[in-house]
Amino acid sequence: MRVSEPLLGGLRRPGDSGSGDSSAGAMALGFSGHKVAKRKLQESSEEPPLKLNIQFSSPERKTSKERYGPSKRGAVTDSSAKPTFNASREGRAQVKTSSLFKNNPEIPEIHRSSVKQLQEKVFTSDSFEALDLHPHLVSTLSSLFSITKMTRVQKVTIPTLLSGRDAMVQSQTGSGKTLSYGVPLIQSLQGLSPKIQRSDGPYALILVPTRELALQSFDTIQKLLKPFMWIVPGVLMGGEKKKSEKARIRKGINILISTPGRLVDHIKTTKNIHFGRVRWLILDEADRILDLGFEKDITAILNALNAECEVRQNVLLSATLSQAVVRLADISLKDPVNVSVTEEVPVASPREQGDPRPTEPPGPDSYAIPENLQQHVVVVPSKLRLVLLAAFVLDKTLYEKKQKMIVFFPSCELVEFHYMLFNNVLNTVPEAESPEPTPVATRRLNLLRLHGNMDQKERTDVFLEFSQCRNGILLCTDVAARGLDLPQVTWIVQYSAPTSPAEYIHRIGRTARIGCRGSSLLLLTPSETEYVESLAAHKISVSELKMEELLDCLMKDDRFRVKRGGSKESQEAGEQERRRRATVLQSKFEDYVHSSEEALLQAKTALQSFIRSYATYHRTLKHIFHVRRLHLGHVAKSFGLRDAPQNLVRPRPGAKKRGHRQERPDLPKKLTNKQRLAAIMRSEYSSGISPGGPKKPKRSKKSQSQKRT
Ligand SMILES: Nc1ncnc2c1ncn2[C@@H]1O[C@H](COP(=O)(O)OP(=O)(O)OP(=O)(O)O)[C@@H](O)[C@H]1O
Repeated sequence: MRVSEPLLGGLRRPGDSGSGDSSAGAMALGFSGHKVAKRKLQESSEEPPLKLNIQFSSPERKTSKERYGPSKRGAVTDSSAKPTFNASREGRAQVKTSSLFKNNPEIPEIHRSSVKQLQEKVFTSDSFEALDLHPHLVSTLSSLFSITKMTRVQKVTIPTLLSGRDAMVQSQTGSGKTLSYGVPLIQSLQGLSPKIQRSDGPYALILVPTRELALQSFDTIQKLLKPFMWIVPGVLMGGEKKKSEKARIRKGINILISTPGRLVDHIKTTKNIHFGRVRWLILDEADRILDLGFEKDITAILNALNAECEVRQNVLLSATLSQAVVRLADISLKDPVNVSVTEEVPVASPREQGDPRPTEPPGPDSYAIPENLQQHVVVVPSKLRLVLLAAFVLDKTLYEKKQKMIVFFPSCELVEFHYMLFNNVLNTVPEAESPEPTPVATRRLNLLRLHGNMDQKERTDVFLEFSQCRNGILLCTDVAARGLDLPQVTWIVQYSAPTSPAEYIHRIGRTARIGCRGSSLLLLTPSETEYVESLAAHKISVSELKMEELLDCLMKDDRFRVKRGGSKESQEAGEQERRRRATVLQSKFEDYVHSSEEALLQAKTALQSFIRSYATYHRTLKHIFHVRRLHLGHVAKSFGLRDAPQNLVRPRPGAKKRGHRQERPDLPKKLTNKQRLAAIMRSEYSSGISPGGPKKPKRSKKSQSQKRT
């Protein structure tokens, strides 16, 4: 349902859509056939956008009074906008916030040409018994995993690996790649003669990008090894005391699962780690491991392996594996078999069935998407982003039942901020005077968070809790984007666009796994809608949901009803009521953010971090995501701030254009752009220790909080 114009009558012309020429950008990327038509919401006097060329000064230790002037809780501080409700004039509504629905940019209408998504058939009717595996291995699959039939990728990969070949395996998220390498690995190791001894050390190395994935892979391998107790698996992942890891290495680990950084650290500092018997090197999420962030670690690991073992089988797996990445990493594969089940079954997505146009062959960066995954996008002006996100979280996880959601944010600071805010504002019990609180309002959101700045114990606890819970919302960074098999996740929400289509695929791939159903929602601002075309170029098709419809759910919750001074008034039109409730919710957020120095600082830190993250988009996406396009005042609103903070310094007159880099106290000063990006990505997947070198003194909490994840 499209929303009629009058509903949007309060919206004004854009203040933040920037001046970039989107069609020029589209041509530069080679897009064709996609049009973005502008739907003008309403003409109005235009608030000039703040031109940003931001330099960051470190947060000043000022009181909120100094920073924002005397605090008037609930006062309207956006001078360009009048309050939506005027208590004194109308004598009723008490909405304490600046105008949420005014001065917003026009929302473009997205027209897309047909995109034929690639899909794979996941299941086969072939059973594992057909593979001549050890009968105990087959019975373990059935008893511990409840699995008897192979998936397509398993059917092709397992015999390939059993024949001793190297392989590059690409298949969609949640299609069973772990067992594709796990089963042949265990089958081959259990059959070795003489029998493997624990003291022999590693026969196989499995490298994964994150600690949680290391734990998960370890769990799978350990289960597979149940009938073969003489083979010992072990996980090295940082966060744990290195001393105890060294002790385990000394005793012997036959299948070693590790994050690259942690393994490099042991290679450099642990005497007893030897690779003379290694026969398998498995890189799960290989494209992630082989790209920029881990380049140095992988080189160190390959050097150590090559120095001690001559013959080994190499296996690379990912849902987004590309030859280019492998070539870039210069990993030596011996005549590898390319396992890809994707292009075999190109089918139209249901909404495009019947389109007479011919299907283009899949490009090198086109990836299959699970058949039962419904992808959505919503275009929301910056000012409304926070309210919309909150409304959506409430709708799916509080007002509906049996929903489990993951929300991806671009940095740890954003995760922390939203975790704090949602817990304190959305999990409040309705006030006593509320007339008969609705049942939904008395329930609580089960909020969890996961990012790279948390200590390992907490990370593991959260990972396990979210794996096991039936309802919950995980707020996280991309630390949870790769490989994690979290059961029954029904919704994936992306607060902002990921930096690459591959990361988009992995994020949404946390739902609709192994034949299950799931949905995803990507939030874009009006100036970012061209990103939909960028996804389409990779054969990713998203359908649009309307912001107004998503905000409708606020009607279900009386906590956001506007107070009417005791007497009941007749219901205003639904659209007005919806906007009032959204404003009440925003007002609650703003009140909370401005209620303490700590909350205010956290909001400001998150805003700063968001703008930094905006600067990390690849140059091919810079025409869509450029800090100059951000309207700082509007973005500040989505952090519950009534004004743009003062310490986001505008460029000094005459300052060199190219020198305006954000301060990253956690990164060395002298870095090239490439090294800088690599360092930021590294911190995302940090193994918890500084790579290779001796232990550095702990950084202060302040500088740690600047880390991306
Ligand atoms: N043959 C099978 N039949 C049914 N379920 C299976 C089968 N093989 C694996 N699974 C289950 O499917 C789920 C997803 O498997 P897995 O995590 O290996 O997917 P993946 O392809 O590695 O995904 P990603 O690309 O996201 O890492 C797991 O819960 C696993 O136990």
